[in-house]
Parts: sequence; C-alpha cells; structure tokens
Amino acid sequence: MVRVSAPPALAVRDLTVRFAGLTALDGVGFTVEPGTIHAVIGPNGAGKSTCFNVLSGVYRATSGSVRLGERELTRATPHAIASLGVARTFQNIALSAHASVADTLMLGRHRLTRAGFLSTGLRLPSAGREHARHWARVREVAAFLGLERHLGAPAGLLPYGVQKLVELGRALCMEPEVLLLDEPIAGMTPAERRNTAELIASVRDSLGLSVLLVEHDMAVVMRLADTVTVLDFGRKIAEGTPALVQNDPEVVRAYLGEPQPDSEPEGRPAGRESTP
Ligand SMILES: Nc1ncnc2c1ncn2[C@@H]1O[C@H](COP(=O)(O)OP(=O)(O)OP(=O)(O)O)[C@@H](O)[C@H]1O
Repeated sequence: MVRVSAPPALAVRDLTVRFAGLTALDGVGFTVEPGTIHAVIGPNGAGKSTCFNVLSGVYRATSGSVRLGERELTRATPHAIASLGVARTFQNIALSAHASVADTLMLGRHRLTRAGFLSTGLRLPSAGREHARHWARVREVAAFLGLERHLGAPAGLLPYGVQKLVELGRALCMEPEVLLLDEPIAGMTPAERRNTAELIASVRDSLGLSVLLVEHDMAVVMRLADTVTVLDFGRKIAEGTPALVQNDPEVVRAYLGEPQPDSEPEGRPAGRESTP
C-alpha cells in the first residue's frame, strides 16, 4: 500500500466535557505526533471513550480544542471530521449481514467518490473509471489486512476477529491521516490479537499514519505505543513512553496495580474495575 506523507500533529488542548453535573473530561491535553502510535489508557470511567467521541465529533466539547495541523476539528460533525482526515473504528461493531466485505470497504470510499449518482446511474465512462480506481484501492486494503479471501463474504457473518479487521479496513479506505482505534483487539483470540497488533504497527510503519489507540490490553499497549497518556476520573495523571508510565507510582495506584503475573494471562491491568 502507498505510504502517505507525514500527517499533521493532532493537538488536543484543555478538553473539558461535562454531562449534567458530571465532569467526564477535565482540561485534558495531549499531542499525537505525526506517524506515531499514541495510547490513551485508564480505568473504567476514566474518560477514554468520551475523549474519542469528542475527537470523532460524536460528543461536543464543553470547552477546549482539537486541531489536526491547521484544521479545526472542535465541534465539527463526524462527517466533517472524517473529511478532514480522521477516521475511527468502534468498540462495538455492527456490520451488516447483507453487505459483503467488499461493499463494506467500499463504504469507506464514499466520501472520496466524485462521480455523482447521475453519471454513475448513466454508466458514463468517467464514473466507470473512478469506480475501478476505488475497487483497486479496496482490494489493496484487503490485501494489506489479509482479507482478500473474505471479500465476497457477508461481513456480519464472519468471525468476530475478522469483523474487527473489516472495520479497520473500512476506516483505512477513507484515506485518513489519523486513525482512532477504540479497543481494536478486545474480544479477539490470542492469535488474532498478535496479528492485529502487528497490523496496527504496520499502519504506522508502512503507511505512515498516526494512530490514537484506546486499549485495555497493557501488554499490547506497552509494545505498540510510542507515547501513553493516562487518564483517571477525567484528568490526565501521567504521560510519556510506555516504560515511563509503567513505573509511575500514580499510574500503578490508579490503574496498573502491582505486577501479578499469574493472574494476567491477557495482559489486562490489575487496577480497579478493569472489566471489559
Ligand atoms: N453520554 C453520557 N451521558 C452521561 N454520562 C456519560 C456519558 N458518556 C460517558 N459518561 C460518563 O462519563 C464518565 C467517563 O466515561 P467514559 O465512557 O468516557 O470512560 P472510559 O474511560 O471510556 O471507560 P471504559 O473503559 O469503561 O470504556 C463516566 O462516569 C461515564 O458514566
């Protein structure tokens, strides 16, 4: 697949989100540096999903800002944010049992489709050429993710781990500069986890995209992330390299807990309420 030129930095500044008396995010700031994997971790209720939902336009920030380079994303709609170069995957996927994997990936191409319904409907040559270009890209993305043999299969009937890759493929088909991945390996088998973690590393290393990752599997976070931001009760309590945050007493207290190798087969933290 084609490597993009360095994406702009994604700058989150002083982000606050309040829900009727509850402060879900309290003045949080961080920068996703171009071409890096940046993880946001923390216990249940820390504000990770809220942060993702603001970044992708699902929630409105009470105050603060989000910018991708010079582009203002604060309070933009999900559609506008996708057009500005930020694509996301969802924690709970709902792929259609009626659409094939190819159709699902093609959905990701829609915002890039120039030929209108009329020229497509009239089967004009220009629309045909554009369609062929999009299909070529869909096949390229499928090959990158190892999904080629599933292209004709109904997406919603595939094993869960494969569906999550289809979801990742749909986001990649949007040609984003930044990918927001919400628990991309949750619910996968150990082999699927390893494979997906390698693919996420390739998204950074081969495609050159920036990745913002929310994930509870600490072994994977620590292996993949260049930078980790730790949230607790809506506040940023630590930030730095995996090695740095792993040894931060505040992070150990709030989330990671003391190492308990016997009870941590999947690398989930021992800290409070680390449920799926
Ligand atoms: N739409 C909403 N309305 C009211 N409160 C909300 C809403 N969304 C989130 N919250 C609250 O905001 C706080 C942060 O929740 P959030 O889902 O962002 O945490 P999280 O870190 O993603 O947790 P988890 O690891 O369980 O996904 C929680 O107290 C939650 O109940």
